[in-house]
Amino acid sequence: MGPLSPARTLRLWGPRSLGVALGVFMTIGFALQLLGGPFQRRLPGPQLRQPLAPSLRPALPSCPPRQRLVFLKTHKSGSSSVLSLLHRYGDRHGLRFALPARYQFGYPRLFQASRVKGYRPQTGGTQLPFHILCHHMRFNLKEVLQVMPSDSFFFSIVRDPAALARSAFSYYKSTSSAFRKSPSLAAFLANPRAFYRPGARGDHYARNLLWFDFGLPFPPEKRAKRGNLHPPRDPDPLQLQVFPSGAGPRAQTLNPNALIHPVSTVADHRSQISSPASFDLGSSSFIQWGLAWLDSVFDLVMVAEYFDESLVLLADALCWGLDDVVGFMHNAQAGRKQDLSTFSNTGLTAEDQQLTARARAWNNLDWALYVHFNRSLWARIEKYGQHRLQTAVAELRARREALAKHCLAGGEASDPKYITDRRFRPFQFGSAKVLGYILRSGLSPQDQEECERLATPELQYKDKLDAKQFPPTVSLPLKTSRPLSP
Ligand SMILES: Nc1ncnc2c1ncn2[C@@H]1O[C@H](COP(=O)(O)OS(=O)(=O)O)[C@@H](OP(=O)(O)O)[C@H]1O
Repeated sequence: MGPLSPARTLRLWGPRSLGVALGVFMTIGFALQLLGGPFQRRLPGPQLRQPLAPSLRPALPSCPPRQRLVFLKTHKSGSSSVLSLLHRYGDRHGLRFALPARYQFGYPRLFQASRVKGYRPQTGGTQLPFHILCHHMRFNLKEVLQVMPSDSFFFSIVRDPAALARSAFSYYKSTSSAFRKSPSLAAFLANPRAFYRPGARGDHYARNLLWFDFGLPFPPEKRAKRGNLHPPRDPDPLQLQVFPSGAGPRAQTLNPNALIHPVSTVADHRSQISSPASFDLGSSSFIQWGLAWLDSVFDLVMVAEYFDESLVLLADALCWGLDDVVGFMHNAQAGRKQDLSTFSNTGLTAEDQQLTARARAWNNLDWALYVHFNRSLWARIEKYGQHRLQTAVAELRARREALAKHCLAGGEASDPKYITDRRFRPFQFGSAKVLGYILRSGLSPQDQEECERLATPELQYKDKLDAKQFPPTVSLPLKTSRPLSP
């Protein structure tokens, strides 16, 4: 990932693939994204790696911190925890956010620049620039580039589709018609087509939600025999384990070919994609194309299962201090397995293993995305240095623990029923409680301020930033009876 290198440009836009791919994708709407204007990414300045800050004091940067950021906030993937650090960073540094009028940019419709509060396209360059665009949207590059400069740092986050499905099912149980009709996630995944109708209300939450959020197109589904429309191949659970954080590079242990068919020869490729009707949700060329396109746009894609490793890489890429990326987990649902063993098959019941395999197979585009970005993450970690990364991750966790002990009553997240201060009570939605934080009493005013920032949920923080950027205008009464004195 990273700026468009000549090699990448060639790979993406080489005459052969350009001709074939454009022809096909224009027919299915991908061109909407691709024709979004020249996406000229400037090479960032030299990124000297700086040692990460060992304390709350900000590190002295040896490179200029990057402050033009586009974060694609994908759903149910740990994105609120990332949003929290962006809110805090932007707030502390007085940066301008491109904010939605409410909390999302017209989701699930594709992002439109006109949805950004205060966006004025025709002001002859007098409009103050935005620094951070980070609230929920369905990604739409063309329109994003109306708001943010093309050399902004583009990043996002993905999560294992099995964990994401568990989270989405309980959160969107009443929002997605497919989920609503289904008694349980296991029942849904046992026969998803009994419940799922593409295009039905909220059903984008029920299948390939990451792919949807990235704004990638869905090919028309091939009509197939009743009951089982081109089912994605069931992944071999032994090959598709994702190991918990800290266990070393994992990309090699994943076998994407279990779902992404091996890249075909050029001749195969051409014959395969020459007709849109030949696309299906498991088509290798279709998936590869989408992934290559994402690689050309996004500088970093974090992985929820390796959240802390991702944070260290983020801090490094942005030339931020470690303390800029330390924060608490937000939007966690109570009573659900939060431990990372969920992502490995070890310790899972046979039933859980089956559910995991089915969820990954049903969400095959997301699984392909996940495998791809998991692999990129670990390639990046290799470059960064395993040992160096482990040291930084340990430092980050120690800082988080110290902050939790210092800021939080009980040193951890709380059931929302005990959170009486509305500023800290997270929005409750779905069938499980969403956990939040209660601040310890007796904090010094300075610590109180920092701890409040850490504990504030995303909606309240967005409101706070909104009020700061758009202070209510005080209308002074017009005193027309008295002449204005010079
Ligand atoms: N740091 C970190 N690492 C791993 N997982 C994390 C992290 N932070 C949040 N989470 C889990 O992400 C789920 C919430 O995701 P989002 O914040 O993206 O949800 S939302 O779309 O904004 O509603 C939610 O998952 P569930 O608890 O399974 O529902 C959170 O627990």
